[in-house]
Parts: sequence; structure tokens; C-alpha cells
Amino acid sequence: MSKIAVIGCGAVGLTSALELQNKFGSCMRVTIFADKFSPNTTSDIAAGLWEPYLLADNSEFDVFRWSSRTYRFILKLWQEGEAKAAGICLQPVVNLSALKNYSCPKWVAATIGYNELSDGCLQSFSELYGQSFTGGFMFISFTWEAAVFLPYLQQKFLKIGGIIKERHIGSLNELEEFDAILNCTGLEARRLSNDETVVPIRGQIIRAEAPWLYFTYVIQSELEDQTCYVIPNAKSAVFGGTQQKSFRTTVSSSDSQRILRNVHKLLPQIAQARILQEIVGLRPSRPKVRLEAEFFKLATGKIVPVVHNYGHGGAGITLSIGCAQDAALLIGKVLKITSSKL
Ligand SMILES: Cc1cc2nc3c(=O)[nH]c(=O)nc-3n(C[C@H](O)[C@H](O)[C@H](O)COP(=O)(O)OP(=O)(O)OC[C@H]3O[C@@H](n4cnc5c(N)ncnc54)[C@H](O)[C@@H]3O)c2cc1C
Repeated sequence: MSKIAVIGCGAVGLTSALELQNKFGSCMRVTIFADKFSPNTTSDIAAGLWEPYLLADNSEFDVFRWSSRTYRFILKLWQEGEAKAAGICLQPVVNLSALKNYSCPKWVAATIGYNELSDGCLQSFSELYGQSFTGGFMFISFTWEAAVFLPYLQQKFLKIGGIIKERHIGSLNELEEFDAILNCTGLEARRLSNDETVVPIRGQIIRAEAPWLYFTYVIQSELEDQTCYVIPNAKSAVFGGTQQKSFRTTVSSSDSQRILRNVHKLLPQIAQARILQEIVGLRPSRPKVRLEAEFFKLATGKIVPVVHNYGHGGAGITLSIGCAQDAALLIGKVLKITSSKL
């Protein structure tokens, strides 16, 4: 029986651990180590919208592959009647772009109900928002709320024999007894893997009571001042947001005012919405998601295979299932587990 340590119990760590236990449970014992659990991870702060967002230089091919697998996974749960238990809401999404070089992203082909917005429609939104839009599209997406699905998946993981331990891992040397390590530490990979290419992209959001909202709106622009999004969740709506390269986790009142001002232009009725929470999370951004294996020499001289799965920026939930599947395959490969051994 191989012993695998997964570090991290956010959206990325938990989906990866579950995939490993599901796929290789007959020949592997999977233990999650984490110093934070739901509701205290970065994943819990996210609105959980399925939409590849803030992904720097990742190839369109990888983004499509990882995100489309997650989309199909969420759609299946929704079709099987698991939506409420798993924290899923179907979301019609309107994406509006003020980018100079607008082109429709390739990932929309993974979704259902995709449609480019007509010139007339763009014109109406431009007048409403006071900003000229260069393009836009609609599609059907989902929100998959981590504050609901993390506890839900944790139960599933424990039920099929997974082990969860609350512990801070200061160094990989602490995990010598394991045959392989899966590193899903998000922003903390900066320290644990000495990887300074992982940087925080500060996201401030407002949660408000607005049960009449049924559509998600995402406005993208070169100017942060002009960007905004509105994402209904099951019990509140999320208004965002910021995208600043910063470690600051305190709420800025000027950011809140700007977010409310922009959302109000788009949806004047939000003046009625009661504000429930203002919160900041740090997205674990990296030029490219790190999803690869390396052989790491511990202080004792033992060589341990380490698979890294971190740096998902503003799309950790959107990419989670696709990346978890690739990470599990890499673990199988480094341990030379073939299907005949399963
Ligand atoms: C405001 C905001 C809105 C967002 N909206 C969306 C959205 O709508 N859709 C979307 O797809 N994404 C969204 N994101 C991005 C998403 O939240 C992240 O990409 C995702 O949370 C990353 O998940 P993760 O599991 O890698 O990291 P985390 O959730 O941060 O989890 C990291 C885990 O690693 C553990 N850990 C780290 N270091 C150690 C250590 N040394 N020892 C032990 N444990 C350790 C932590 O305890 C934790 O359990 C948003 C982010 C923000 C901030």
C-alpha cells in the first residue's frame, strides 16, 4: 500500500485527494495535511463562478482541458440532483468587455447556451454603464460555492477511507514516511517550494442580500476602475472586485465604494441590497499553473516524488477537477502504478 501525503485542503487539495482516493484507493492510503480548513481557506472567499479568470500566460489548450472537465463534473452533479448539497447554482452569465483587443475566449466552446451579444445589446449596456463595450457574450455557467462543497467533499473523502490531519507542514522533510507528496498549498507554495513566481492578486469583494438577482455579470476592462462583477450565490450575492498585486488583506473603503458605484451603474436596484460582509482574499497567481512532478531530495538523502498543483489565480475552482485528474495521473505515473495493479 503506497502512502501519499496531500498538503492543502482548499478547492485544489481536496479535489486532488478525492480523485487519488477514488482512482487508486485499492493500493494507496491518502492523507491530507492542512493548517486551514473550510470556512477559513481562500477558496471559501471565492464566489465559485465557473469562468477561467485571471490566468496570465496559461495555454488556451490547458485552460480548456482543465476547465471543461470541471464544467462537465459540475453539470453532472447538478443533473443528478446534488446541486443543493454540493453548493451548485445554475448561472446565466453576461460577459461584457471594454478591452481594446477583444476576442471571444476559446473556453466558451465547453459551455452550453453560448451566444455573442448583438451590437444593439452592447449599445444598450454601454449607455447604461457609461462605458463603450467592444464585445460580449452570454453562456450558461454555474457557481460551485466552496463554503458548501468543501465540507461536502470532505465527508465523501473520509467515507472512502481518506485521512485528514490538521497540521502545519514547515518543510517537506517532515513527510519522509510517505512514498509521494502532492503539493496543493496555493499561495503558501511561495514559501514551502521556495517559488517566488507565485504572487498574491488581492481580491476584495462585498457580500450583500439581493435575492432578486438571477444573472451573473462580468465586466472586463484594461482599467481596474472600470471592472466589476455581480455573482449571485445561494444565500447572498457577491459584488467585486479588485485585482491588485498585494499582500494586503485589510478591507479598503475606497475599493468598496468603487465596486458599489460600478455595480450600481449596471443594476440600479442594488441600492436596496443590505451589505452583509466585505472581505479580502489573496488569489494564488503564477505566470502558469504549476502542475508537474519533480524528484525531491530530503535532508536524509531519500528521494521523494513531489507533484505540484498550485498557482490557479482567479480560477482555482473552475480548474479544480481537471487539474485534480492530471495530478492523480502524475502520482500514478511517478509511482509506476499501472492499471493491472488496481
Ligand atoms: C475574491 C476572490 C474571488 C474568487 N472568485 C473565484 C471564482 O468565482 N471562481 C474561481 O474558480 N476561483 C475564484 N477565486 C480563486 C480561487 O479562490 C483560488 O484560485 C483557489 O481558492 C485556490 O485554491 P487552493 O486550494 O490552491 O488554495 P487555498 O484555498 O488557499 O488552500 C490552500 C490550502 O493549503 C493549506 N496549506 C498551505 N500551506 C500549508 C502548510 N505549509 N502546511 C499545511 N497546510 C498548508 C491551507 O491550510 C489550505 O488548506 C477567487 C479568489 C478570490 C480571492
